Amino acid sequence: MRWDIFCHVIDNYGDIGVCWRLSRQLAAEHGISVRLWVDDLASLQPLCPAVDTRLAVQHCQGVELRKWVEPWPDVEPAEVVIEAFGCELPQRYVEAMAIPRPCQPDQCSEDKTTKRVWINLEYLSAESWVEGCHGLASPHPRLPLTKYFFFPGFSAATGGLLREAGLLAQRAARQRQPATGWRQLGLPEPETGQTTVSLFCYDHAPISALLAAWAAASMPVRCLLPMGKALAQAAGWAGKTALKAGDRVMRGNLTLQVIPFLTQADYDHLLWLCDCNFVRGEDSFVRAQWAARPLVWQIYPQADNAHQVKLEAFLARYCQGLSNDDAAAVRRFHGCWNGGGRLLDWDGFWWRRARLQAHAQAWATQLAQAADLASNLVDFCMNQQAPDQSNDSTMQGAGTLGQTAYD
Ligand SMILES: Cc1cn([C@H]2C[C@H](O)[C@@H](COP(=O)(O)OP(=O)(O)O[C@H]3O[C@@H](C)[C@H](O)[C@@H](O)[C@H]3O)O2)c(=O)[nH]c1=O
Repeated sequence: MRWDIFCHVIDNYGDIGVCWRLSRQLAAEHGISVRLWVDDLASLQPLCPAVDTRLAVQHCQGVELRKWVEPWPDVEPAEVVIEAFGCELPQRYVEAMAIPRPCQPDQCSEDKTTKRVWINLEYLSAESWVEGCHGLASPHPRLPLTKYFFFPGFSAATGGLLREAGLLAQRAARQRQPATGWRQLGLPEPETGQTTVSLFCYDHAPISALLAAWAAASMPVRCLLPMGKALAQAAGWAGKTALKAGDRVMRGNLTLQVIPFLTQADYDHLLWLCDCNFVRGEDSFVRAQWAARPLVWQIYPQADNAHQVKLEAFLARYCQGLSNDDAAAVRRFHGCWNGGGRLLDWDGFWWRRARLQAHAQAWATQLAQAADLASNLVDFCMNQQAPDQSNDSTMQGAGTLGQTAYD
């Protein structure tokens, strides 16, 4: 089985972060031959330093990496085509997708051709409307093609979350042996009584206010800050012109340690080891949930404050099971961190750490009851390809979106 995944990098690392993780998992766990087409290989390199940005074709961790170039070359489309986050596929590729493929013995339909499956992998949202839209079909206005909308999400009625097989067991093992983990990351173990936090955020976050709150905290805090845009504000707060990996700043009860940008795997390990993780966007946000440690999410900002609704939808799910008081503290802290304008009350948040920790653990366990996104995606695509299913029958349950998706 061959799949093509297309990734147009809008900004930052989330688009490629999700595509790269999904590609690797499909190859490693589902035996799929994946070609990942990326229009900006440089954005992948920090996550996977083995990537050579000069190469048009290369193989990395079981995935065939391709530069998405224009003009688009002649390429035989794969059986399954994923456009990530609504990126527009090359027109010539779409035309080629419409040409019937000779069938495999087990996939033959009556006309001796098999269908290509075209998926638009959407952004993650905890909002309830996602359940109604997951799996919707949209027929192409001109070509004999149908595009399906696949929504990641937090309930069984959605496409689920990316989670590799054995992830929770690996995490639990590492958390039982933290000393080994810290050594492998090249970082010292925390001192007794010190809270270690990782801080990955956008540069518009109130970073100075957070660092000041930690400096004035009642208990020592070690903040591990990976190289990135947040450094400028942190340097300004520390009274320095710049900060680089390896730099350490001590103020009051805060030790601020700048660390390199880690590979995706090492970043996971960091999240598993920290007591609390500040994460952003989509992929680090999901990984922090699998880390089963308290998290603070900075949501990716959208026009008209649409992100506030998404943030609220997540908090409504996440806070279930917390006491009213703890839930209010979690909401307050997220509100401030996401531009709510009030003071960041770290002590008021963190004295609850034992309960927040137990909750994070229970949340991860609960989420892991659902099937993971890659498995759901494989099942979905196999169903669309099954010879006894016409488009009509597959669309009955899901409904159609009409042709607006191509506008
Ligand atoms: C800090 C760090 C992150 N990472 C990885 C983890 C993730 O795969 C990736 C970061 O991606 P995210 O957490 O999603 O945050 P992000 O903000 O980088 O990404 C995005 O957010 C989306 C919602 C937007 O739509 C995207 O356009 C994009 O902005 O970087 C490392 O591999 N090493 C590191 O040291």
